[in-house]
Amino acid sequence: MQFIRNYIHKSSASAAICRTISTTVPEIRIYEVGPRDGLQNESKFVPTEIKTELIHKLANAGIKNIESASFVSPKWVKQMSDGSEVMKSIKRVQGVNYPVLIPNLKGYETAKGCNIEEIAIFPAGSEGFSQKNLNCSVEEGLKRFKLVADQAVKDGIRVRGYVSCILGCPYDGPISPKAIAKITEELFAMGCYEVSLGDTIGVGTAGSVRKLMREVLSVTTPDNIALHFHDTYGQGLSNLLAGLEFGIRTVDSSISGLGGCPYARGASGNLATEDLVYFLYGLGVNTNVDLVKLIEAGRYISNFLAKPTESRVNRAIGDKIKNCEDIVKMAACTL
Ligand SMILES: CC(C)(COP(=O)([O-])OP(=O)([O-])OC[C@H]1O[C@@H](n2cnc3c(N)ncnc32)[C@H](O)[C@@H]1OP(=O)([O-])[O-])[C@@H](O)C(=O)NCCC(=O)NCCSC(=O)C[C@@](C)(O)CC(=O)[O-]
Repeated sequence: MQFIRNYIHKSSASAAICRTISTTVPEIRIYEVGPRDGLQNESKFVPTEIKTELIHKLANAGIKNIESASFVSPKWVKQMSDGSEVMKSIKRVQGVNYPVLIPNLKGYETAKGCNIEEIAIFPAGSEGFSQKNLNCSVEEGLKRFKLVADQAVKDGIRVRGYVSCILGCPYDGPISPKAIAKITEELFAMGCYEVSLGDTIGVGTAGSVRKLMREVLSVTTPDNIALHFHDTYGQGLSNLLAGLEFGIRTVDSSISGLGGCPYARGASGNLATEDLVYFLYGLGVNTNVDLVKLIEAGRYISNFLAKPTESRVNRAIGDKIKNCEDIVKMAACTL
C-alpha cells in the first residue's frame, strides 16, 4: 500500500504524461457525499464518533468537499438525527468545505447553530419522488426551498441545489430533460452557486446523460453543474465520462460506494470515490487525493458496517497488494 502512495506522489514520468492529457480535462472537483448520502440508507445506526472519524479520514485523504450531515426530520431518516452533534464534533481542516443537506426552515435554523458555511437544498425532478421524499409536490417543494435559500443568502451561507431523479423515477418512470432544465434554472434563480444533477436510482446511460446535458446546458454553463450518479446499473463512470465531454468539472461520489435513498425504491450506492479517483488518474487529472488513505477510509466504514466495499478499486487492490505497482501504473497512464 505504501508503494501506491509513493508512486502516485513521486512519479515524475507519470506527472509529465498526465500533464499532457490534463490539457483536455484540467481539474475535477470531488464532492464527497458518503457521510450523508452514503450513510442515510443504513439501517444500523452509525454512532456520531464513527461518522466524525470517517469525515476526518476523508479530509486527511485530501478530499476538499465533504457533505457531512443532513438536518431532515428524524421521523423520516433516523440515521441522520445526530447532524448537530456531528457538525459540532468535526475537527475542521482549513480549506475543507463541510456542507449539510437541508429540507426546510426548521432544519436550516438548527444547522445554523452548528457553524455551517454551505447548505444543499434538494427538490425532486419528478412528482412521484417528491411526494415520497418530501411529502409534497415539486412546486410546493420549490416554494419551501426558496424560503430556505432566501434566508441562507441573507445570512451569507452558500447554497447548493440538487435535482433528483434526473434520468428516471421509481414511481413516474422516464423524466423529461426539459423538466430537469426548468428546475435547474429555478434553483439558480434562488441563488444556488451550483446545481448537482442526481441520477437517484442509477438508471441513466451515456446516451441519456448526453441528451440531458444538451437541455441543461441551454440554461446554464458547465462550470455551474455537478453530476451525482448512483451506480445501480454499473453505468456511473461511463455516465460521468459523457458528462465530462460537455465540460462538467464537479463530481459527487461516495466513499466505498455507499449510498441510496430510503424513499427511492431500488436506489443503490453512489459512484465510489476510490473508483472515481482511479478513473481520474487514468485521465491524467491530479485530484490531490491520496488513494491509499482513501482506500483506508473506505475500509474503515465498510468494516464498521460489516459489509464488503462496493468500490471495485478498493476490492481489487485489497486482493492483489503485490500487483499494486502495475495497477497504479495503468491507472496513471505511464505504460
Ligand atoms: C421535508 C419533511 C420534513 C416533510 O415531512 P412532513 O412529515 O410533511 O413534515 P412536518 O412539517 O409535518 O413534520 C413532521 C415532524 O417532523 C418534524 N420535522 C420537520 N422537519 C424537521 C427538521 N428539518 N428537523 C427536525 N424535525 C423536523 C416536525 O417538527 C414534526 O414533528 P412532530 O411535530 O410530529 O413531533 C420530510 O419529508 C423529510 O425530512 N424528508 C427528507 C427525506 C430525506 O432525507 N431523504 C433523503 C434525501 S436524499 C435525496 O433526496 C436525493 C439526493 C439529494 O441525495 C440526490 C440523489 O441521490 O439523486
